[in-house]
Amino acid sequence: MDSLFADEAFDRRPTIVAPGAVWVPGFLTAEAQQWIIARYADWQSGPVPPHATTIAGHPMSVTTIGLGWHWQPGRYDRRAVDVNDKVVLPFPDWMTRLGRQVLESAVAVVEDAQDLPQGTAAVWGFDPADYHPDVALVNYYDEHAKMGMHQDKDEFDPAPVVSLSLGDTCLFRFGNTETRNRPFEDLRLASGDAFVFGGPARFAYHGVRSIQPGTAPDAGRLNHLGGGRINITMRTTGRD
Ligand SMILES: O=C(O)CCC(=O)C(=O)O
Ligand SMILES: [Fe+2]
Repeated sequence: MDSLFADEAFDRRPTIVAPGAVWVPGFLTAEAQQWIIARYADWQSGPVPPHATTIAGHPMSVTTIGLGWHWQPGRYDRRAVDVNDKVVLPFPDWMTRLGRQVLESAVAVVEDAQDLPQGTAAVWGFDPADYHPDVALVNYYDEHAKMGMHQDKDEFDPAPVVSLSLGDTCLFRFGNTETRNRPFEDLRLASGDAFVFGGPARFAYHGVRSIQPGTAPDAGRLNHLGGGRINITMRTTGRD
């Protein structure tokens, strides 16, 4: 029973996980979660299907859809050159607005923090009005999928990454910019949670340790996929 109580008591207040990294639990309403999950069903039907990206000769356990750009390690292309050579879907305007709203929430969290000087959010590059993401990597995790510790470093523009989670909860690890190892923080990203990493955390190692099957709330259940988790990360490639 102890562990059950510990789970229930798990702290889900907005948290500065590391300098530059802000977790905003419950950012998306139930309606917004359902609406974005329905958009995922649209994206799945193409032109480029969800695919497992190959890294160092091995397929990832997640499948990915790129909006705006198609990602492979070390490169972004407009066409899915390693899948079917089709041009990817555009980056949606609504996602830019959503990304800005997440940044506004993150700025408020930083401004509320007692131990941080005024202007910290700006120093971290959290500038909602000037946020222009041009790619979203939309990952689907089945109950067995994971993502090893890595840096998001294929973008030339240091703007923050905004991450949104839908579906089942995952155990997420957010570390440091130097190594894949300690110090790191483990947290549970649940359906509707937002997470921002920019400034001093922009190139921190991070990964997904596990998916917790059957943990999605009703509004976040990925029924048409038989469960699992979707993660969307918006980035600014700095490419043209
Ligand atoms: O699924 C997540 O929460 C993280 C995804 C991620 O790190 C990535 O797509 O680079
Ligand atoms: Fe990442």
